[in-house]
Amino acid sequence: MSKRLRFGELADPTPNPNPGPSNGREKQVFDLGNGSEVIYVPRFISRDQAWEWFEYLDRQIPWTRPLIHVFGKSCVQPRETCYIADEGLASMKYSGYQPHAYSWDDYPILKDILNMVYEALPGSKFNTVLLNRYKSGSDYVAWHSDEDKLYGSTPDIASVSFGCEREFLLRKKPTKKQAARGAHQSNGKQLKHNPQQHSFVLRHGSLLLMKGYAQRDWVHSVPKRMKADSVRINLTFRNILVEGDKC
Ligand SMILES: O=C(O)CCC(=O)C(=O)O
Ligand SMILES: [Fe+2]
Repeated sequence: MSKRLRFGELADPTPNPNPGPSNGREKQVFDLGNGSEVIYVPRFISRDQAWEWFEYLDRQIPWTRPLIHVFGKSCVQPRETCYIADEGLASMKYSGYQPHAYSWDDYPILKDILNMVYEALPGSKFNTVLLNRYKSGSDYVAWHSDEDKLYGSTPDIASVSFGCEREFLLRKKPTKKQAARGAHQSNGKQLKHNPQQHSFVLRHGSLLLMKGYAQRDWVHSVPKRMKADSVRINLTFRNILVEGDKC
């Protein structure tokens, strides 16, 4: 079942007191305009199943907190990470860091989660998953987009969340004109024009899909939240294009 929403009608952060049978896997579709879309499935995985998978991922994944390079500086990544990929794909790199690619065979539960994603999103294809572990509210991911030739021009990125609820923000990238205006301000500061911004509270066991031009035209982040006092794990399934996909 799917429901089309305009922005402003935010994804329901509070449980429905009378969830009917059709409420279980309801898809909320948000049109961001100009060919970008977000689909949110708040109750994608049942609560108990999601806690079971959370425990497994928290304990079994070889989490690391790598050194990354941002704006000419090295820093410790403000969250833990791990990367799983099909064999033989082009290497993935971000912020000067090329993660080791572990095998799906070592973590069979990730294949179960991927199969659930395939059921919810018929026709989708993913051959990698980037895992993030936010130990507390001081862990975060800064504004970025996952725009990379590796994924093509309109990639689907499917994000599954476990554990502590955190806010996920989406903000429209400035147009060239807005960026130029910002750059020419006399005090050198970025102009605070009011960009379009949307917020989702990503529930335990939820699925969020970014589609179309969402990486080209939008940035996203999971900001620090000092009140978030427990671990959150997020999986982003992505597809690295291979020869046959490119034509
Ligand atoms: O943790 C999240 O919800 C998002 C993670 C993310 O944007 C990324 O890994 O690129
Ligand atoms: Fe991202």
